[in-house]
Amino acid sequence: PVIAPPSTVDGFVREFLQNLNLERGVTLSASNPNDRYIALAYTVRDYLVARWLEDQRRQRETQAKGVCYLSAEYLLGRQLDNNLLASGLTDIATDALAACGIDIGELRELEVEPGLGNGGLGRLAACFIDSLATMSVPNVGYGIRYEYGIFRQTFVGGQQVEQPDAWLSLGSPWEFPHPEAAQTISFGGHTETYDDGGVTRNRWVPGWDVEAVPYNYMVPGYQNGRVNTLRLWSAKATNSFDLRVFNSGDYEEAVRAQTFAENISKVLYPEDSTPQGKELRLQQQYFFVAASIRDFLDHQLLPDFDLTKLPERVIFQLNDTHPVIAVPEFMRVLTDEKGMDWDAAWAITQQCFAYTCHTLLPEALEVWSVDLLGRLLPRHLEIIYRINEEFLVAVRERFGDDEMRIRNMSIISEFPERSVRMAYLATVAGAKVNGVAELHSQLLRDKVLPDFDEFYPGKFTNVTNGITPRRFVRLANPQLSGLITEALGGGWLTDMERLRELEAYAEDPDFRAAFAEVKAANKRRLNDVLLARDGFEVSDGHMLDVMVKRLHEYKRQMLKLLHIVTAYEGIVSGAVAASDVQPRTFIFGAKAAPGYAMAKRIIHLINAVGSVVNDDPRVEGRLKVLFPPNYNVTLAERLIPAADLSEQISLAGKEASGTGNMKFALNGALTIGTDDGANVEIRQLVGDDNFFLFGMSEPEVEGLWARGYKPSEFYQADDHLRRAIDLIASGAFSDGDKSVFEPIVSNLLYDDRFMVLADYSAYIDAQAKVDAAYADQDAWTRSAILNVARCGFFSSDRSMRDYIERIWHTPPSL
Ligand SMILES: CCc1ccc([C@H](C)CC(=O)N[C@@H]2O[C@H](CO)[C@@H](O)[C@H](O)[C@H]2O)cc1
Repeated sequence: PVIAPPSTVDGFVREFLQNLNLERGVTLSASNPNDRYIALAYTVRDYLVARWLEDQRRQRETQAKGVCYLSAEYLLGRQLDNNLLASGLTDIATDALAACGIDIGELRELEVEPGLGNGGLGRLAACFIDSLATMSVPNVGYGIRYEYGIFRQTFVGGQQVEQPDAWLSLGSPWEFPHPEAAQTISFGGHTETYDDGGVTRNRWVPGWDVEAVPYNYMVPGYQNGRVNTLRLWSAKATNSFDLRVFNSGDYEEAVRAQTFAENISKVLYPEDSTPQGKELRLQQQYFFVAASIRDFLDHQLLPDFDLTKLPERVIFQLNDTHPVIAVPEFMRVLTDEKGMDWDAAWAITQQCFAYTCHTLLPEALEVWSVDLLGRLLPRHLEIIYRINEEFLVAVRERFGDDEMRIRNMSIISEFPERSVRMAYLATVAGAKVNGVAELHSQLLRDKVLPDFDEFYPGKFTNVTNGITPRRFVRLANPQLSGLITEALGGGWLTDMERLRELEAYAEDPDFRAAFAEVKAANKRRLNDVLLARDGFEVSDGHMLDVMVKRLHEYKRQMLKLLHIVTAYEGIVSGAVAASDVQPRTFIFGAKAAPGYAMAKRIIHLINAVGSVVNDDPRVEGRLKVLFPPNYNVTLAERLIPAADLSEQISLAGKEASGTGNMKFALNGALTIGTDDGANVEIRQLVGDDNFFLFGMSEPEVEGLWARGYKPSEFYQADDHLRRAIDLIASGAFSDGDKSVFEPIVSNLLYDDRFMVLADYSAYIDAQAKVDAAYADQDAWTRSAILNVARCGFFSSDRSMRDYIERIWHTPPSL
């Protein structure tokens, strides 16, 4: 068995210096910061590898049922601190490096976070695998090792400019490449039938293929000695170099196959709502699911495993529709390759897959044209056709010849072009379909997939999202964690319901004072971070009003901006004395998909308003707008613990869940929000007195829409709204040039799909309540403590327990 190095300062020093010398080939004195960071990472790895190998041996031996989590995105964040925390080595490492004259803090800042995701869906996957490891549930996370992650956002003239994210350029010490375990993944070609001893069988004759090389990452459980695996696939050309063509002098042609192949895992698609339907995206999806299924069947199962027992051995969780091509791939392998008959294979498939939907926006539901699918994956299209055929026979048996319903439920849609509706395929194949918050799951059943809910009683369920408290409380907010442990003792980090015990402390003035001091300290820390990172200063005595999430019109960053412009207009018009305004700093963090023009324009306007408000002496520093670029996991870990107010203001019925809302509440920020997504469950748990609710509910939104929504009527009727919009339209934030933000103004007045104007006055009223509440700091702190105390439910450990109970049936294997 592999022996871990001694968990002592000396042991750590010895291991570190050894890695510096042997792995980096340098002495301590000659080493540069990157050498020292890489050596530190290798050293932490060395302590975890023993547990990892033991776990793999145990899982292979016990063959316990496990979860294969298929996700096109994992927004992991930095690894060093989490691996130190999980292995309980933080203090030892800090002291060991100090003994070598090294400040671990400096090395920590060198780590480039793997941005292998866009936003909520990707981060949720990362929280989930952390919880599965901490709960000792057998799990492999499968995904793509993009060479370039989510773009780096810079601002030029206040406008978003994307830079490639070369996160691997300085090496990636946390990965274990395994080229020897590469899988060959095929594409294109055609299908044919052949006679196999009197049985007509189908087979795929591919046109070309690539190698899928696995890179393993450790997913350590929190101080439980367990380490699960995240396996990310990287594309490599089968024959990367054609010497014959090269010798013929056509050098470019000689390497064309290589570049073509490696494009597959080159870059993450930066969209998080509107699929572009690009062929490369479908190649990415098939590439990683085909490699993952083969890897599971070839390497996780014992050689003579009885495939009919697969449902007792594995559940493949589909993280949205992006991996759903796994269903026809699984059917192809079981029938074409393993010789299983269709019905037996389909019965197994329907037990081995489950689907989580993460959106409510119709435009975010993926559809692939049969043309593209038929060209890239001809055998899979055949299999999808047969799945749909048999499905519609069953629908017809159940509902009779209701052609409308048949057309509505068919996996194949005829308009605008013949396409495969991936959400329908996932729903037909999945044992279970879940939404990610109670309201979302209800809307899925009532509005998005009602026919399927009726046809498949019991298939639809809910699992409300969660976040890992290890990263977003313990690591992001060590002072708050210290305070909680002082009050409750240890153990709460893996049993978050215990936070309830903090309710009593909300009544204790000393605890309130300590809690308020923690928030103040986190604000000072944020100030240091933003000063060094972006040259921003966080003013003392300001309420920190924070809105961080992807830029999307349904999330309504425009509503937040109208609040800021209203407050500013009030001061500069003289209607409000600056001295009467509660000092606030508004902090934004948001990336826009590069192809999403309106989102990029809103980013431009936020920066434009910020530069005018921040420099206007009439404001007397009472209002400040900060928009640090390149919002990511690392910045979130610094921002969220410092926040007073969490902005969760999407139009009701649009945000599936949200997870930032949970992180803010668990870090003692109060929420101003609509009854949307998981906000509803946060409000139910923390209580109406500790949540600033405003705006229309989902049924009210539907009602207004049905009656015909005329945004300009709200503009006419509300003086403050009109003055704010007129100020933007006047060019006040664009050096008098009205044209720059005209598209935003006209969109608000004549379209406003997400009803910003309709919810404006309720929002402004709620913000006035926020100002009034914030004036009583002690009461505010009491409310903040109650938010922490009552939000243990939003631990991703609880989400995992719900998935295990309602969908997976994969108990922890201790
Ligand atoms: C194909 C383009 C594309 C890419 C990503 C997506 C994701 C599903 C978008 C996403 O991240 N959704 C968010 O998922 C979170 C985790 O469940 C939820 O908390 C958010 O409400 C939801 O917007 C949709 C469409």
